Amino acid sequence: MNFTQDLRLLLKSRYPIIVINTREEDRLEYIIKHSLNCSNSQQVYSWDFVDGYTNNPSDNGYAKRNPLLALEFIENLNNESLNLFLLKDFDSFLNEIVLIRKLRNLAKIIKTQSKHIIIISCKINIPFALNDIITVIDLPLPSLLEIKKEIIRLSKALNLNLNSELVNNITKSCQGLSIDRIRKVITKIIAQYNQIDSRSLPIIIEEKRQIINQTHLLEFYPYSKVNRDIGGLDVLKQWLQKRSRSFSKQSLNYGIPSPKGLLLVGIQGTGKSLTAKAIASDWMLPLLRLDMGKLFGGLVGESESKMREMINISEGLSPCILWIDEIDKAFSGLHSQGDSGTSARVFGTFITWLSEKKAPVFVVATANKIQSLPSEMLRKGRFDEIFFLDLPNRQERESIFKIHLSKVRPRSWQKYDIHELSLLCNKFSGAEIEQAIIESMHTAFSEEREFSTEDIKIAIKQFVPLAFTDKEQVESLQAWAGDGRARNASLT
Ligand SMILES: Nc1ncnc2c1ncn2[C@@H]1O[C@H](COP(=O)(O)OP(=O)(O)OP(=O)(O)O)[C@@H](O)[C@H]1O
Repeated sequence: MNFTQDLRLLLKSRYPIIVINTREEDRLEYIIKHSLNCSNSQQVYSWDFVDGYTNNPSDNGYAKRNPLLALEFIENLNNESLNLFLLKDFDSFLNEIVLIRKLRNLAKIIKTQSKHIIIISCKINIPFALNDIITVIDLPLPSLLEIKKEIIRLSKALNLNLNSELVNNITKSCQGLSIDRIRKVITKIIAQYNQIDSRSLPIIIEEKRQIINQTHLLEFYPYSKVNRDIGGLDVLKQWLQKRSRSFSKQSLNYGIPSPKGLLLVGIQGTGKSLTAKAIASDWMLPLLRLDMGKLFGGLVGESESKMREMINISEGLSPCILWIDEIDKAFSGLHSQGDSGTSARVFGTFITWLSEKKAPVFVVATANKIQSLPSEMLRKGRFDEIFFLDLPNRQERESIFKIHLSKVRPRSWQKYDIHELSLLCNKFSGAEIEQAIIESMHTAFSEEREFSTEDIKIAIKQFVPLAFTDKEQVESLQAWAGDGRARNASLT
């Protein structure tokens, strides 16, 4: 069901108070007035804290700076027809006892009348006493069709002649932005170039990157073709290769459901993050990195809004890859957190979204400590597959050496004795192999000469890998995976 269908159903089922989670007040008002066919028989009243009611000359300014009076207006209105009351800024007062009581009383009355209160809010923090009478839904970011209509409307208003290819490209790059932001960025482009052409695309993408990064929750990496070679992990790579076109139109027409995502569990430095970035690059999709720690930081109640915002942005940008780094850190000790159940609720929202999402958002979650992950997350149906990334075997180490040496010495990497080096660094992770190469380069550079196999051998000998310093943790992960709870990412 889409947003308007959802809303219509709630109104038809006589839900008295609905909170709509969005920052786009104007767009929501437009959608409500137009797609709900609000004719004369369906009156939409709009209230905000500063101007009071604004829609009707006879009520203009009524209940200005007085949320209680705004509710009394709803109670006293005698009107047989369907009435919707859009209340802006109202979420800031939801914790006041007088308003909680008034809303509870009013909910009973308006249930039997054709009145509905719609609270527009971008921070969901519903007091416990109102949970049973309030329903929260989200206004998704504009669809491609809505964006395209807006681009065409703007270009007509600005007297610009855009060909259809440019309209499509601009539309695609605006995906994930609100209508308001789209207007702002187009105005900025016009101010700079006096027209819209292919130079506009990087400006839009940069604007999008900044806006998403401002959430302090998500980081946006637009699609770019970067060579991200992964050494070893052949089973995982084959699995991914098979699904590389699963977000294409052809795959959809074939009837294949979009893949949900992967959980990558493994020892530090074994290529989990590298894999997330490589998927985005190979599948030619943008990448969003979610900072789970930030989700739970900040004020009480914020994490719920943030989780909804994260879902809204990633669905608005889809198809995309959502990389959730160190998911174990965010949800560890979930049931013992003394935050009156917020973490558990946010976790519930996340898990439900993961299992039921229809939008093509491919989630790549990474974790180092499987013991701290809630068991609900490991259940079938959450992720398509759980892979375990172990320390690389000898052959894998050889290909990791090859990847990193050919990166720094593209013409002469063959002169290094990769076979011997790979034998020497048993129990090294990919990151540690890379580190040993860098260390040997530093040594040789400081002595003003080229680095050699011998330098790398010395660096390896001096290096104490994590497999020794954190032996217990590494072995317990290996034992967990050995029990068949995850698929090995490497050929054994
Ligand atoms: N299999 C591999 N092939 C090539 N390079 C690798 C591999 N594994 C690790 N590396 C190198 O090590 C770097 C760090 O690895 P990465 O960040 O992907 O590890 P991780 O498993 O995500 O570690 P952490 O759990 O600490 O986040 C990579 O950017 C890459 O340069």
